[in-house]
Amino acid sequence: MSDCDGSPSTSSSSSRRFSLADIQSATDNFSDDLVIGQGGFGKVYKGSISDGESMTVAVKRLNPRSRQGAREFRTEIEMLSRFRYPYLVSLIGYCEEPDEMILVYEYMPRGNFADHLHRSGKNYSAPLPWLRRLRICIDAARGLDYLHTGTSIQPDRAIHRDVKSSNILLDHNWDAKISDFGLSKLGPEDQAYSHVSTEVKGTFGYLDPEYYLTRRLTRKSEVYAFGVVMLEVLCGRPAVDLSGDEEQWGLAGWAQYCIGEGTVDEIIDPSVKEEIKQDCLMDFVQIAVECLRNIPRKRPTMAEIVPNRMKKLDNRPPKHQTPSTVMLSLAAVLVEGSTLQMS
Ligand SMILES: Nc1ncnc2c1ncn2[C@@H]1O[C@H](COP(=O)(O)OP(=O)(O)OP(=O)(O)O)[C@@H](O)[C@H]1O
Repeated sequence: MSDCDGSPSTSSSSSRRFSLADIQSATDNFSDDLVIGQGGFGKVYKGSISDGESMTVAVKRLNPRSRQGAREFRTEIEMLSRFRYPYLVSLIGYCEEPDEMILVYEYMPRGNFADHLHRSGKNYSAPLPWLRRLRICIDAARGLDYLHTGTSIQPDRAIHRDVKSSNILLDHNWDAKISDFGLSKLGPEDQAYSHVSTEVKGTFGYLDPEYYLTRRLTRKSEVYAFGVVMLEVLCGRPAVDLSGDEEQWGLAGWAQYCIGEGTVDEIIDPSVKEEIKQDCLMDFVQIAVECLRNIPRKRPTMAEIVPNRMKKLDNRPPKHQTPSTVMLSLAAVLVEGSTLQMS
């Protein structure tokens, strides 16, 4: 498990192997009443395991007949056993039997960020205030920075490959963690420019156009996806929305066009518009636009975004000291720029 003040563990033995009977007992034999989510590879259940004391968990049951699902199952175990950090969801264990592939995670009671931004799902109750949105962005940015940069103790680096608001989960205190590492890849070594050539994976609306065209995957593709999440936060709209006018289908293209035309005021989510100070808005939009630049090299790294840029946005100390103390800077920008006072 992650240790907020110590070093993230890299031991794969820290994930427990469960029997199918354990999981059946934890989920009331996969009761439909306990379903809390549905992903591309199966249902997610709320469950309860006991290891001395009882613990609430999320149980993802993958379709065993899917070859892609089997690959994602192994990648998820490998990555989450290696990368343990307060801003990444923790893997508690797994169950592997001839016809079962099941992952057991820490339970994130407020569900995914997308549902709160786009007013859907059981966890949604009211529009999220601006400062809360900013803090969630910063937590997610910290998680990505750790993944991209590693630490002196945990030097491995990785690319998540499916950054999106529905892969940012929220705990009881609204602290955010990145989830869903089934597509992620280790490496490349160099933070900014190295690439791996790969089959294009990810989710429409978040895909870096350059990666889509060239299949050269760098961390800058992830920075692009993070920029799309920032636009979702600002506009309260999904990355792809086919229900409206054609020019608004893709959020990244539409929002950038409006920003370029100087009509950013018209695209802000009305439920937070009054809460955003002008300085904060300018900083936030500037970071998003830089993340979305066409040329990957011109985009900042996550390490540059978090410490230097978002500092003003949130003055909470990080839960873990990352190699880039830079992170602290990103946080300061936001608090100054927000009118909201939150504990
Ligand atoms: N650890 C967790 N705690 C609480 N809810 C979770 C947890 N993991 C997943 N969920 C819920 O289940 C939903 C589905 O998760 P899952 O990772 O399977 O799919 P997804 O990322 O939404 O879809 P896909 O894998 O197809 O991209 C999430 O959006 C979230 O609402």
